[in-house]
This record gives sequence, structure tokens and C-alpha cells, in this order.
Amino acid sequence: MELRIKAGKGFGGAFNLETDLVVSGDRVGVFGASGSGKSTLASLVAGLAAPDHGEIYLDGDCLYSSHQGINLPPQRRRVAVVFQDACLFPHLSVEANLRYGQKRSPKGGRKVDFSALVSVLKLEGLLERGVNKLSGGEKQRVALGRAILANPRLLLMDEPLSALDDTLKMQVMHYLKRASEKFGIPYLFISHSMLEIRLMTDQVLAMAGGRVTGHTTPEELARERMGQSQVGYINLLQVEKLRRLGGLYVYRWGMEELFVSAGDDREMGLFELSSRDIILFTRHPEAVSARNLLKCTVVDTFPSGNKVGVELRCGHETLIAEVVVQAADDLAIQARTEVYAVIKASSFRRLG
Ligand SMILES: Nc1ncnc2c1ncn2[C@@H]1O[C@H](COP(=O)(O)OP(=O)(O)OP(=O)(O)O)[C@@H](O)[C@H]1O
Repeated sequence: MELRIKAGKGFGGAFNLETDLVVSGDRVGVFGASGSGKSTLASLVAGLAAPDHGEIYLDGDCLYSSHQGINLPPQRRRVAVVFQDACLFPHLSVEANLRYGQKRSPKGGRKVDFSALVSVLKLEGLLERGVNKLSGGEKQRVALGRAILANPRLLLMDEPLSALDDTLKMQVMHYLKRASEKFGIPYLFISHSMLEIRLMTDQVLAMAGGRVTGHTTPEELARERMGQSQVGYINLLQVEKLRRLGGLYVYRWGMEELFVSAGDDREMGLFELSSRDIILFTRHPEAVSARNLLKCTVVDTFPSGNKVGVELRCGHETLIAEVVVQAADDLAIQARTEVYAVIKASSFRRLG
């Protein structure tokens, strides 16, 4: 998918969106604080609002051009939109909602296979049910299914997960990625959650004050924003369960073993760990109560507000820690320094 937007849209002087961007890729994120203009940008692409001036092209086709007098109506853009609220037809069953999407798929074009999609989104047991009898996560999966069955050129999702609890979010993200990959449907994923952006996209447009202020990888953006974030940088650790030990679980993470209190009996797990929950020592600490002591090498350091971010290599894995500037100076932490990272077993939070 290639999207080119050079457009402006104002709301009576109170807010002004001005963009000039070209983005190509299949999993693109739009990240920004509330009021930065993410939804306005989305509505211009979907055709739900018209720019004051400019042009919008999708895969080389003109969707809007003030200069050429073109403004394709939403149904001709083949951009499917999924919002925070699933917006399903309440009087119809799951299957009828899905079939509605299928009817909107263009004649003669490639069709998304109904059964295959139902299977990817795990909706088999729900087809007969009225949509009012579904959980939030199920509703959102139906909304995504309906959008994908329309076989859009672009799936545009505006905070599609914000109404879901953390467990459902992880599930829906998993299904969504699988469906987009299997049926070859690119997406633009709008969110103010750095975690969602990191899990769902491989490039991201950062927005602030109606402007696109950056175009980078989610990883870079997370590091750049670490200093402003309330929770520091969130390390994502994909682990494999090894055994139970007393009240703890032992997981394999790369070449390391991790002791985690929030474990469970599932074989695989995804845990988050804040950069703030890692303590660095330049000498082996003899007696510590924390269960995890990892020998690491500093790859790099970078400024992060009034702190220093420290990128660590532990075996083949990477961790980001943070220390105050004075501690970095006192311990002479720099690239190639060998350190011990100490982490409490209770600092890991299960994501999936
Ligand atoms: N129809 C409208 N009339 C007037 N102002 C509007 C209109 N739509 C949006 N705005 C304003 O434009 C700005 C950007 O809104 P937008 O919804 O695009 O932000 P956002 O980044 O999507 O925010 P959020 O994350 O809260 O959804 C806000 O200040 C909003 O109040």
C-alpha cells in the first residue's frame, strides 16, 4: 500500500491539520496524543470528511484532489474503517453482519474466503448468534471480519482496541495480524498506545498539533519517548516456560532463565518489563533478594529526559534500562561496559 497525502483541514481556526507525507508498507501506525489530529487524518483518507485543499492518493489512484475537482465517495475508495465501537447492525446475526461486508466486496475482484476468515478470527461457534449477545472482543472481531470481507485496499482502524480490556486486546491483536497477513490486506492502525503500535505495526507516523512530526520505527519512537513516558520504556519479552519452582515460574528468554512471579502454566508467554525496574551493577552483587541477575554488555547509551537510557545485550536479547545521569557518570556506563542487571521476579507483567 502506498498512501500520499498532501492536504489541509481546519476547524474554524481552533485546529488546523496540515500534512505532506508519503508512506508505503502494509502495517503502518499513526501515533499521537489525544487531539493531535489522528482521527481527522483518518476521516480524510476514508472520505468521511473532505480536506480544505490538497490531494490524497492511494496506490497511485486519486481519492481526492481540490485542483482536479475529484472527491471519491467513501464507498468507491475501498477503504474499510473500524472504530473503537464495533458499530455492528444490532438486529442481525454475526453471519449476517459478516455477509454484509462480503456484499460490499468489488465485483470480479479477488474474494476473501468466508470460511477461512471465520476460522482465522475464531468466529465459527458464533455465526448464528445475535451481535448483542457477544463480548466486546467478539464484537470487535466481527467488525474486523466484516471490514476484511469487503476486500478493501486499505483497512483503516481508529483506536479499534480502546474499549477492550488487556486480555481481549492481546487476543484481538493476534487475530487481526493473522487475518491481515493471510488475506493480504494492509492496514493503517491509529492509536495513542505505544504498546499497541509496537505490537501491530512496523513503521509509524507520529502526530502532534495537526502535523506529522516523525516517520520512524515503533522501536525508535518508543525509545525517543521514554523520557516523557510515565512508565519508562516497556521491554517486551517473549519467553518459553521451563518449570515451576516454589511460588515462581522459570522461563527461558533467549539464552537466559528468568524467574517470574506472574507466570502460569501456558507454554509460551509475552511479558512486559519497565526500564525502571532494572537495576544495574558494574560489579557482581553478592547478596540480593531479587531473583534475576543477568550478565549483560552495554551496547549504547542515549539521553532520555533527565535520565540516560541504556541498551543492554543479554545473550542474543536486548533490554533497555534507565539510570539517572549521575549514576551513569559514577558507574562510567558506556558502550562495552559489562554490567549485571538485577530484576525482581515480581517486576514482570504478563501480556499474553
Ligand atoms: N468536526 C469538528 N469540528 C470542530 N473541531 C473538531 C472537529 N473534529 C475534530 N475537531 C478538533 O480537531 C482536533 C483533532 O481532533 P482528532 O479527533 O483528529 O484528534 P485525535 O488525535 O484523533 O484525538 P483522540 O485520540 O482523542 O481521538 C481536536 O482539537 C478536536 O477537538
